[in-house]
Amino acid sequence: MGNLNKEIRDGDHPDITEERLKSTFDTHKMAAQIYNSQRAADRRNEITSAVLKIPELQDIKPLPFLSREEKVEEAARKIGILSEHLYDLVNVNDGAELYHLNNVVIGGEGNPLALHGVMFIPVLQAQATDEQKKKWLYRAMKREIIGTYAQTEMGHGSNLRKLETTATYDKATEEFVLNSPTTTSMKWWPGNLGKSTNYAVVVATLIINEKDYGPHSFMVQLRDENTHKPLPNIEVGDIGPKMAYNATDNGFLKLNHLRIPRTNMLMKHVKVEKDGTYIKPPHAKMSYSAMVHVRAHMNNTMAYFLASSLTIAVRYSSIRRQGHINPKEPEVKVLEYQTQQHRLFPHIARAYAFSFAGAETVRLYEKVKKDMESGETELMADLHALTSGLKSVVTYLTMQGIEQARQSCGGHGYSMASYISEIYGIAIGGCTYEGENMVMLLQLARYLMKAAKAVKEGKKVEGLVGYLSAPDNRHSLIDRTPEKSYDTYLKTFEHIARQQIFRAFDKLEKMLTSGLPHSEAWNKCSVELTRASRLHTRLFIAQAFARRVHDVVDFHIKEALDDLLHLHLNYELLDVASYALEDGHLCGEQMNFIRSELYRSLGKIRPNAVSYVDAWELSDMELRSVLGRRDGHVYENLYKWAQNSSLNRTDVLPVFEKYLKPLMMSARKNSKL
Ligand SMILES: CCCCCCCCCC/C=C\CCCC(=O)SCCNC(=O)CCNC(=O)[C@H](O)C(C)(C)COP(=O)(O)OP(=O)(O)OC[C@H]1O[C@@H](n2cnc3c(N)ncnc32)[C@H](O)[C@@H]1OP(=O)(O)O
Ligand SMILES: Cc1cc2nc3c(=O)[nH]c(=O)nc-3n(C[C@H](O)[C@H](O)[C@H](O)COP(=O)(O)OP(=O)(O)OC[C@H]3O[C@@H](n4cnc5c(N)ncnc54)[C@H](O)[C@@H]3O)c2cc1C
Repeated sequence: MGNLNKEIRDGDHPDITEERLKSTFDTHKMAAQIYNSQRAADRRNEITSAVLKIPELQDIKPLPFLSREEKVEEAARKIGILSEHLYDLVNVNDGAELYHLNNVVIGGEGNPLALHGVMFIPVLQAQATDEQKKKWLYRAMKREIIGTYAQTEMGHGSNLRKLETTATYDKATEEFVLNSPTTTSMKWWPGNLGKSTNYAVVVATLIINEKDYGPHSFMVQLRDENTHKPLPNIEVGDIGPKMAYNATDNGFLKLNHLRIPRTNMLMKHVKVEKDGTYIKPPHAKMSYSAMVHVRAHMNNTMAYFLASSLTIAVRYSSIRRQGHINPKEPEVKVLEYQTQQHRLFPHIARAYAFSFAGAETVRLYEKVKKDMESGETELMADLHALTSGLKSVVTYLTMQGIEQARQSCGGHGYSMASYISEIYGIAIGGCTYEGENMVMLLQLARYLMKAAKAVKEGKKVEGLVGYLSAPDNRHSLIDRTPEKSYDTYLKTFEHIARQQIFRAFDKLEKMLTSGLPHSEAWNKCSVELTRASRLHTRLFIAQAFARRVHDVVDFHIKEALDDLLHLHLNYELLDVASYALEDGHLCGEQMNFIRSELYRSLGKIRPNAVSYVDAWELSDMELRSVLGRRDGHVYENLYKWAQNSSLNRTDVLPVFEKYLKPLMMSARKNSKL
């Protein structure tokens, strides 16, 4: 049968092997839960093994030692080699396999095809007519052309209806004239726009006969397909270094009265006829599909970033010994400290929770995508609400978790050798891209306020907001019933979300009744509204976690997930408990119970801590972290890693002769005077 933890190897650091031997579950079976099937988990490992056999696909040196230009070049080099091996390595129609291949070979800092795969192809799939697909999509899929999604401008990202780039229809020539009239109208941020791509789907405000029809998508060729030089009337370039994600050339684009054929507007759902007649789409927001696509997948990418930093932190905490719990005994692994456990374990639970919530979201997304192909749009509002809330809450909590992981590694966490700072920099971009978090929470709030209104009017609401119509207990039953089901916790989360949604609703209604215009009242209630959205979303995450645990069949996996869920529910409830204390739903005695359950959970998780992170099956190649090495041999490799520093190439740097020596000489001369 072998070891339950599949990462055990001879020669590993004994402290980490000791942890792995304690595992109560099979880590590879757990991987099947995380990646949604045993087959998917197997494929990940097969892909990693195959990649390890191709020497040209290995990093030329640790990425933190590369300059920005080298990072861009290195990612492009690997993309080139990957193209040769792609069909042998992965099923190119499987997004998860492609994503994994990217993470192993290139990592999260980006590559020239990042936006091509994540947005350019999806937007063509969803919004191009069959004829347009023949012209661009199939070429894009074969990588004959490389594209991006150019929407955000220097002056506007959140408010799409105020994009300044115009696409004015010229009936006489049957062309659109694309123009960036101001500095602020320049496209600013699109990934890979700067240097890599030769095509873009540009989102511009459609004008026909001087009437504004709002944002629409247009295919624009940016560069010559052979020379890669920008085409006439196009200025394009890189926006400069960012906090992280620097292998990606986020770019700017200025269009100077550029003419494109009428047929370059993506017209699957919406049309502009030759004579300028506008035929509207079945749903006004169908053109937002590429954003919804990314938002729907972001839970899983965030879960992955969070799990990566926790894998690093937990493994390191199992070999790092410092201080004593019992002064008579040797120094302990820092993982023994309750503070360290409290700092890390709840985030492990969140990574699992985000992955399970992510799987449900992707399922809904796939359904809506299929519906949209036939013009069916009924579930679009539900999906938009769900993805808006999740995108905001999950990115924010991921940011918190990664930072805790970094701090938990002490000084070495701050070194790029941990790689956590890079993961952090990449992940927090998610709080901003695909809709700034507050803006998206307020989108969900619109949906919640509609549901609250319906309930107040005596109507029954269903689906994601069904709990607003369901009976509520005045007092939480946590610690009040003999039965220890998660339902009592979930009911308490429901109560908290419901109370906050109606609190925000009542406040809004009061202001509206007092005569305040809707937009002003909305702004004055917006902090309460975002709170409602967060609580609703955190309820969904907890429910998704509970649903998954409920469905698991394997006893040991179920038991291990059950422990994590228990920790999650108690930790999350403590985090939002003030809402339930305010109206007496929870009392002080119950708070004590929840706290003691939390501490009990930490103890229960402790023996499996390394196995919970190992179950993500993140190879050394993809983690790129000295602290997170699978074998636990951190210290000697930290020293080796530092040898890569270019500052170590010579014992004496030129700055000594140039600046430091004169400084010290002059100081010595002065002290002699
Ligand atoms: C395999 C895949 C792996 C994926 C991996 C991910 C890794 C990512 C790596 C790549 C890195 C970065 C990529 C980043 C790319 C970008 O950032 S692209 C740019 C993204 N930009 C945004 O997200 C802009 C945010 N703003 C908006 O989306 C809209 O402006 C906003 C929705 C905020 C408002 O739109 P309006 O048109 O102004 O609409 P409103 O008046 O507010 O609302 C009117 C009604 O419309 C409903 N609505 C809005 N959007 C949708 C939608 N998408 N679907 C359905 N319904 C929608 C809204 O709820 C309102 O309904 P109501 O009137 O209340 O009933
Ligand atoms: C790493 C990265 C990659 C990106 N990639 C792309 C890409 O490939 N393609 C692309 O088109 N774009 C891309 N973007 C741009 C990104 O989508 C936008 O930056 C994002 O949508 C936020 O818009 P903004 O910059 O206009 O923020 P702003 O709206 O200016 O936000 C500033 C502040 O104003 C607040 N605010 C704004 N509006 C409201 C409101 N209505 N109510 C309350 N508060 C409000 C926000 O909450 C925030 O606090 C990328 C950005 C990053 C960071």
